[in-house]
Amino acid sequence: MHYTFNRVRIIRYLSIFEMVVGTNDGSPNFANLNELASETNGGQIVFATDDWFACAENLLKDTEPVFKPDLYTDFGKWMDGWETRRRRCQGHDWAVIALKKPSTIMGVCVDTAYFTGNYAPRFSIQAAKLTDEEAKLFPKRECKIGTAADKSQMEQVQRIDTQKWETLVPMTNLRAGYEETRLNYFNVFETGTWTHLRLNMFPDGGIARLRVFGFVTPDWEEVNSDELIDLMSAENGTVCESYSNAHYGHPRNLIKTERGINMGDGWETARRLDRPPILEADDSGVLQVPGNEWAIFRLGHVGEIHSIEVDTNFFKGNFPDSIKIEGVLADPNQDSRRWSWKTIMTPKKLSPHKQHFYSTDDLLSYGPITHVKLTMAPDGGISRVRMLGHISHVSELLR
Ligand SMILES: NC(=O)NC(NC(N)=O)C(=O)[O-]
Repeated sequence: MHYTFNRVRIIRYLSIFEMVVGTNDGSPNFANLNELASETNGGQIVFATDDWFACAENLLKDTEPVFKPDLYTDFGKWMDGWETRRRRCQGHDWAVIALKKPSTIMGVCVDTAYFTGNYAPRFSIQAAKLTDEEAKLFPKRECKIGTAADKSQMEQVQRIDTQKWETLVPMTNLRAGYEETRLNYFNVFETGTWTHLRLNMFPDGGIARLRVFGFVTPDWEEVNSDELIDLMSAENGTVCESYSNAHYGHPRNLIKTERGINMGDGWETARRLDRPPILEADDSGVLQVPGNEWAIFRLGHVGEIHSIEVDTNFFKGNFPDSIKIEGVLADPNQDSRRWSWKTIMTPKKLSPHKQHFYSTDDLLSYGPITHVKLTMAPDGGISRVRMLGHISHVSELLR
C-alpha cells in the first residue's frame, strides 16, 4: 500500500513541477493551483505586528484590490490591503496566516496594487508545520485599524518554536503597485507540508493581497477506504489541471468546501461566439448545441465515485444547458492527450440556481479513477461540484 502512495505522490510532484513553467498571459502555471490562504478557502490571519493603516485580513480577500481616492479613516488613507506604520524603531513588520489544512506550496503572488509611495520594499515568506498546541499560542486576534500588537502579545508569539520556520522565499525586492508592476510571482521549491505561513515586510509598508498557490496534502493513512469522502474537494487534495475557458471565474472554485458566496465564486466561462440563433433538442431533451467548455481535475487520491452534486447557485441567466462527467485512471507514462476518458455520467440537463443531486443509479459503472473531466454545454457558470466516494488502492493497476 505504501508503494502505491509513494508512487502516486512522485507522479504528482513531477506533474506539478511542470506547472512552474510560464503561461501565455505572463502568470506562471502554478497560479492555476488552489489558493490556499484565501478567505473562501479558510485562510486566517492569526497575528500581525501592526495594523495601523489597514488590517492584515485584507491580504486574504478573494476580491481584486480597489482604490477609493477620497476615502480616509481616523488613522490615514483607507487602503485595501495590509499597511503598517512608518517604523521609527528597529525591527520589521510581519503577519502569520493559518491555512485551513496542512498543504504543499508551489508558488506565491505578492500583489502590491495601489501601494505606490507606501509599498513594502522587500518581503520574505516563511512556513512551519505547527502542532495544535503551538497553534493555540497565538493571542486572540481582533482586526482593528490604528492598533499594533502589544508587548505581551509579542512575547506570547515568541514562545512558538522559531526553529520550525523554514524560508520559502528569502528576502526579495517587491515592485510598486502600478498596473504593470503590481503582481510579484515567486516559485517555491522548498518541499514540505505546512500549516502556517509568516509574511515579513522589510521594514514596513503595504501589500494588497497575498496569494498562496498549492494543494492540500491529506494524511491518507488516516482515511479509511470504506469512509465516504468528497473526492473532488480541494480539502482532499484535488486540483484543477487544465480547462478550456475561465473568463469570469476559475474552475478551481468548483471544489471549495463551503457553498458559493456569489456568482464570482464559481466557474464561469465567456459566452461562446458560435452560439446559433435557434437550438433544437434531441429526443432526450438535451440541446444539440455546438461547442462546449471543459475542465480537468486531478483527484487528491485514486478513488471510486458513488454520488455527485452539481450546484448552479447564483447562475440564473447563465447556467449551462447540460453537464457531462467523465473519469480516467490515468497511466502516468502516457501523454494526457491519449487518455481514454470513460463516461461516469451522461449529459444531464441543469436548472438555474439549484443543487442537483445524482445517486449511484444515475451514474454508469466504472472503476477507480485519478482524474475527472467536467464538460458543460454549451457554456455558462457552475458554482460547486462534489463527488462522494471512497479511496481505492490500485497498485496493481498503476504498475
Ligand atoms: N498617503 C498615504 O498613503 N500615506 C500613508 N499611508 C496611509 N494609508 O495613509 C503612509 O505614510 O504611507
